[in-house]
Amino acid sequence: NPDFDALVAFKTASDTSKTWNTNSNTNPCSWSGVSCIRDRVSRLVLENLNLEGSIHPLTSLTHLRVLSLKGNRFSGPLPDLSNLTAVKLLFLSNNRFSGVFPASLTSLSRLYRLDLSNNNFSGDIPATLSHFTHLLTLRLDANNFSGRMPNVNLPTLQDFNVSGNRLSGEIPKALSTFPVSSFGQNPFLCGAPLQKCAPDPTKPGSGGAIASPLSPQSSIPPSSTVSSSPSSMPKTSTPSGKSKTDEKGGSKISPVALIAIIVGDVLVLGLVSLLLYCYFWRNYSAKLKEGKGSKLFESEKIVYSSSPYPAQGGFERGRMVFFDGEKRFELEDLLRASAEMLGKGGFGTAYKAVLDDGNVVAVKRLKEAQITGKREFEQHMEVLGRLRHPNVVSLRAYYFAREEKLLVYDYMPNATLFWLLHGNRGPGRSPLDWTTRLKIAAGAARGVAFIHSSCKSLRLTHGNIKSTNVLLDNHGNARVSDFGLSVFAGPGPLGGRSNGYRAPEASEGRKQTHKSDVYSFGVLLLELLTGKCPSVVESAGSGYGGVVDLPRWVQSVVREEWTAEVFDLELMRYKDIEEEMVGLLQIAMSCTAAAPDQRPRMCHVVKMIEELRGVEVSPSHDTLDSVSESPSLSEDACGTSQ
Ligand SMILES: Nc1ncnc2c1ncn2[C@@H]1O[C@H](COP(=O)(O)OP(=O)(O)OP(=O)(O)O)[C@@H](O)[C@H]1O
Repeated sequence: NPDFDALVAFKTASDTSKTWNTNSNTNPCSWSGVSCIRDRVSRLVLENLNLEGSIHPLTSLTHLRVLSLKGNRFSGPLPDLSNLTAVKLLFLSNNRFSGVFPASLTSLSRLYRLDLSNNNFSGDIPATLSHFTHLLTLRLDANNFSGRMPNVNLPTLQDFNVSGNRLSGEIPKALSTFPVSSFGQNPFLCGAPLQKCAPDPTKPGSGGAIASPLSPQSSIPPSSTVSSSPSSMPKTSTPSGKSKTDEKGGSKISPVALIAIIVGDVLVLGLVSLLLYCYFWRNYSAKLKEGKGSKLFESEKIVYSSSPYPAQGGFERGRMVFFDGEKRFELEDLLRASAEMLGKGGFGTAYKAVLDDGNVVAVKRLKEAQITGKREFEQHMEVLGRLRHPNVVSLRAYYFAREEKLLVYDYMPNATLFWLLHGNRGPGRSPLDWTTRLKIAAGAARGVAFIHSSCKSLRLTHGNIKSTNVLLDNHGNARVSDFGLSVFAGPGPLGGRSNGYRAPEASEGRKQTHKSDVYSFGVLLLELLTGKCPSVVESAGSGYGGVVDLPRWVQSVVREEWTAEVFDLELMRYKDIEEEMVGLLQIAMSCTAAAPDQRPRMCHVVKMIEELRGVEVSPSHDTLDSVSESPSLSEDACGTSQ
């Protein structure tokens, strides 16, 4: 195995103080800090181990995806790393590397985090940085880079720092949106966000020089030292952890200030917990009063002795229509069935009904829906009722009468994504593990993409993507429900019910589009990643004025602090997932782009999620319910509704 030979050579040369725990094991895949996929080294995290010398033996690890050698004593120029084409995270900070910016790095087109901070690199920062089309993080701070900042266009960049170098000239416009701390301690750098550049004497009519070396820089805060290591999530800073940036003149926090910060943090945390507690308790007790049950309140299981469905006397007799051609039960059977309230949504109440023959269905009673006419309703149902896909909850039948409209769906026994993420938080809860989250994300994406690709002439949308509408079937596969009902939504309370997921352009009453679905799906991904609920109402004065704007919050945290801060604390216990989490975060952020045409199409979202891990999250065909569940919908089916 070529990787093993390389690792042995690397260890022999660099671990002279024998600090790297390899347990004298002959298989390097079991060494501390080494992860392998099918016997090829995929991850090497060897931090603060006093390793030294050159990293040349690692240049042949062609399957490496994560390389972190932060906090060692490696020195000299970086070797040619162009063979490491699979590398996505590269952390080489706090070493003694020197030489110019390694040209070979720019061929690593998959990189999305590059940290070379706190080394002795020198020379220009090359314009070829623009080759990093996926870059989220670029840390070059605390080196000796000089010359002008190149005008690089890195649209995905979230975390950027070149402070503590010897750069000069004007900061390019594309980078001027980063904070002052990204550029501090470069005495000859000027332009936004730093102070204005003095006029250029070489230009006619101007009288000064480019940024004056005497210009006061004291107002510029020192670069913030941010942990970017995969093994240090979430970020913590210890008072004793003196960084090179400190040594180069950065400010130190006094013990009093540190205590004040900690006390402040604890107070804010306490206040937030109290507010959340009050909010959930108020909702809980309100629901108790109103007698509305849901999966969150198992104790409220209501079995109706009298049916919740329409009484027959005095009603116009309607029609129960099944889509698969076979009449399975009549309204009378539904009336006889014992019904358990599942929850109340924007259109009305949903029930679980157990029929006499043991069949279980979910019945949605459309009370609040704005239905203009029977014909339109029936035509629309004909389209929705033909959608069959392993990641979509099948609509089996509908009942239409003037006073009553019912939709009959397959019953999904394994809770909603909302419940899995937010239900039962606290002691005794089993967290939703990362692989399951990824599998749910991939499944739900496939479901939405299927809806978008069905019946192209109608440009069918889901219209109400959110975590209560992602259900798990009896094999644990994610299925999207409630699709296509937004056409019945009026401007009233229904419009406000899922605000946290709603695309900015699809506000009150505006038509839903494929792109607004993509936005909502992006918010759902952020919910999966952060564990935060987008539709929780924030207290007054929070700055959000209503529901949490999850995309805005994530963007601000990723920019100001560090990506690791946004992830659900429940995910911190899982090893080796950071790369996938950051990958999913990137997808979520592109889905929630403010401009609709910058958002990807749903079929691309599916592809990107599947590529994060590969086969494991792809659909397993042995889990499909039946052959009838294979994706299907002909264009003829839409024809009927036009
Ligand atoms: N097919 C189903 N199988 C099992 N449970 C379901 C099914 N459909 C809905 N539910 C449950 O019923 C609850 C209420 O669903 P409903 O669709 O009426 O409202 P909602 O999803 O909360 O809001 P909205 O009306 O905006 O979609 C859901 O939270 C879910 O727990």
